Amino acid sequence: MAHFVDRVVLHTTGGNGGHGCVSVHREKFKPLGGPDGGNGGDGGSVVLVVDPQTTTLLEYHHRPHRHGENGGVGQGDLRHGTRGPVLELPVPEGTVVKDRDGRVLADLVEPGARYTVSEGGQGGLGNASLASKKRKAPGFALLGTPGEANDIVLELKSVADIALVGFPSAGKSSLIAAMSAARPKIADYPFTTLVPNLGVVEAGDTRFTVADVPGLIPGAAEGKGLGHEFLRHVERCAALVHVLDCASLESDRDPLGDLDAIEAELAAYAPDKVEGAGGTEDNSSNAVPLNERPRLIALNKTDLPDGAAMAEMVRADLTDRGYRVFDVSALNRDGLRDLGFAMAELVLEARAQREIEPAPVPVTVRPRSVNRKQFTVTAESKGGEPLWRVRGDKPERWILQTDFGNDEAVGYLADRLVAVGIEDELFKQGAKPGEAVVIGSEEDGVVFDWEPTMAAGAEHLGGPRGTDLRLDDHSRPTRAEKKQEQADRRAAKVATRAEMDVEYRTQNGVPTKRKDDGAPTSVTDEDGVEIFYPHGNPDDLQDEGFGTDEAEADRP
Ligand SMILES: Nc1nc2c(ncn2[C@@H]2O[C@H](COP(=O)(O)OP(=O)(O)OP(=O)(O)O)[C@@H](O)[C@H]2O)c(=O)[nH]1
Ligand SMILES: [Mg+2]
Repeated sequence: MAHFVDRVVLHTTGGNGGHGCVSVHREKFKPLGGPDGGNGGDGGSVVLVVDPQTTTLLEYHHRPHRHGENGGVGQGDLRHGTRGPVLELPVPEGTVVKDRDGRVLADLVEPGARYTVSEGGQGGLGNASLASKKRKAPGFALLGTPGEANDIVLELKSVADIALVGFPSAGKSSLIAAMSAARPKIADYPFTTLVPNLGVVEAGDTRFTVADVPGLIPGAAEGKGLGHEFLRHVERCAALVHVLDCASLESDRDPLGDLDAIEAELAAYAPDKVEGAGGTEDNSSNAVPLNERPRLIALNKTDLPDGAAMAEMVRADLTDRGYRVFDVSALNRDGLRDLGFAMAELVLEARAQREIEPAPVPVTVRPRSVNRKQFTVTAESKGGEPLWRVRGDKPERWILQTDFGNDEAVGYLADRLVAVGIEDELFKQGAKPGEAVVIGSEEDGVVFDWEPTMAAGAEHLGGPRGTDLRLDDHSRPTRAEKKQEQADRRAAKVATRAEMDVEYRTQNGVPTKRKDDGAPTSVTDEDGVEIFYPHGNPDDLQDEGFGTDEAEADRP
């Protein structure tokens, strides 16, 4: 059985970018031939393309997960990874792309119109591309970033000039079958039509398309019956034709009541609002509410005696309400010619109107705004501790590109963060070294203990990266100053040695007087400092056994 699917949820992921490569050129007699690691290839994006050959979204109903191809990894000898090919998904004309919250992202009408759903990841640079004057042989490469993952909703909204609306079994399908080459299913039970049918009608020189949608019942706008799903197929039409059943078998129905009920449904139906695309109007669904569009009335089944009588009864009423009314019989093909010309008039009017009004600016099909600031820094707190959150496309991508197992790569990341001004901003907002800085969102942010020394912070602490303020001090001491300094050092040394000596002797019970005479001794140390021992040379004491293990053991 043929299916018609006009709403699917599609999960798409762009291909991952390939990793860059770290490699050093090797050649005989050239021990360090320079970096030659190639770049990773970009991942393939997933793109929707309007294809006139495609009529339903069935394929995506069966296979709702689509992935772009990954980029190839870079290799040595400057071999770059292959770029993942773009995955093109054909969709029917009139496909509306929404996000999970129902916001319209794109409205694809023109054959060939394209919409990028998921961008592929960026390939990482290899170490050859990362080499610079300062960093001649980088020992790291950038990682490829993962492809973008999105959940989107695709909805099909038929593109037709005129829609036929009415209760089930009013004869809408019969009418389109009689007026065009369309051959929809027709039967005398409600909800025969489950999918919108499109037909091309010719009246004089005018050709236009007519949509036959499934029958509406009261409550359709809130989803009763099949109506809710199908009212969106009416949305793009310039004009409507109410098909009223004049020979309904249900006793509680009459054409006037039916008309009121359908009008109420049209009024209750709220079309999509376009957001996220820079506030542009939905570029092809008509901005006029359904119940304010030009409408005609076709009183159907007038071939039956009951039908003719009923048409006679209500015609004046309807004309008074301002409608143009046509008695028709879809079965006998009566009155179809007049109805066809009246429809053509409305279509021509609508087309002329469209020419006067400037064509709506085509929606630029990028969901994200482009002029987002490069990054934002916000102060938060976590468990009482201050926490600084950095958000931004670039810094967040840089995190993904960094191999945290490689110190050089982490250093490169720090350089990039400084270059874009993140450290400055942190200082400006009052962040202190050692506080937590998170780059990214709650779920997948990366936390750092902030060490600004290697960064802009050094400006505040000790000069920018690559300089040392100590080297900038050019004053040199004079000869006299040097002498004084030397003398001070000597005096300090003598004092400490003497102090240590006394301390040693007191603590270790060494006699303060030697057996012989304890004559003061002095030694000259390597600095040329004369050290004075009031109780004799400690080296001699060692010779006599003081301070040795045996001597210690003998002592009481
Ligand atoms: N006598 C007579 N019967 C008609 C006429 N038009 C339609 N019918 C019959 O009415 C029944 C319903 O016709 P459909 O064309 O399927 O009605 P529909 O409005 O498309 O109904 P749904 O698809 O359920 O919304 C069929 O049995 C038709 O043969 C008509 O002009 N005269
Ligand atoms: Mg039908």
